[in-house]
Amino acid sequence: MTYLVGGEAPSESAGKRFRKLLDAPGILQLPGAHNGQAALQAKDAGFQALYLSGAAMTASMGLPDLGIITIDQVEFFIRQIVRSSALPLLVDGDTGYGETLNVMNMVRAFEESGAGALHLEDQLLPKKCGHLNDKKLASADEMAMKVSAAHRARRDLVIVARTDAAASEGIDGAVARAKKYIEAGADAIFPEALTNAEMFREFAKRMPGVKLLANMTEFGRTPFYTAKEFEEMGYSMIIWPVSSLRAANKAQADLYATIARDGSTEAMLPRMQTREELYRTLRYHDYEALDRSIVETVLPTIAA
Ligand SMILES: C[C@](O)(C(=O)O)[C@H](CC(=O)O)C(=O)O
Repeated sequence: MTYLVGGEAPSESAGKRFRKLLDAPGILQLPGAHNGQAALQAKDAGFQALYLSGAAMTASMGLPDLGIITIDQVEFFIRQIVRSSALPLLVDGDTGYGETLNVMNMVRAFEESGAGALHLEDQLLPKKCGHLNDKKLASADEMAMKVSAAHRARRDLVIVARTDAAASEGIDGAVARAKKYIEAGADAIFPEALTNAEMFREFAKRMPGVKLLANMTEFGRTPFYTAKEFEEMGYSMIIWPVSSLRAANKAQADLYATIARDGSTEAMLPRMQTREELYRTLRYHDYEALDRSIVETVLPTIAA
């Protein structure tokens, strides 16, 4: 299948498809896909939905995750992932790129680009990775207004409200904010940077009936828990936001070091995706077959 045949694209909106997966039994597993190639590889591994991380997008552009990219740049990532994989995608909306109207503009832009869900956080700019120190928070009311704006702007997009409050306001503060964000129209809550299983359980216990997202980012404050363990703790979604980029970047650094050392890439061959694997992942032959089929339709062979 290729994205070039419009009739083969899913007819149901990405938002509706994302919501169905979220409502299905079991935890929805959302590995980060930082570009179209990663999306295809995740799809081939069997995942039904994906996550687009702000940290991974910016890092792939050689930039820090401080909220300095633009909506247009994010749309470029959303489109390539949706086109290549056709999977419902949860997109990192950071702080919403401004205030109420900017949030609404972002929601429209992301939904029109093919996103199925987004998350919006209660930090102030310059925002930071949720697992770092000294985050500056917006007031709960300011954030609730953004959530309400996102809710008003969306057609089917699923709205996840993230709170970064646990570090500075404790679980009580994070729960109070989360309840306010749900009242304002959020479909789900992302409690960021909880540091142990007790906190995850406590948060879930105090938010009964609310869909919750767990962030299993590496090198952060959350210890490793599996998807199953988060499900048992009461979570409905899990993201591994930056993992694909971290793995790819490490391999890339090794490649450059190898070339600098050997003047050759040969030692890296066992760790490279082969041409055959690349073309298979890209569905290269489907594009060729499509091209041939058009030629055959328009230029039928004329009997001599
Ligand atoms: C989820 C996150 O916002 C992201 O951009 O993917 C980051 C991930 C990270 O920096 O590890 C986060 O703030 O947790």
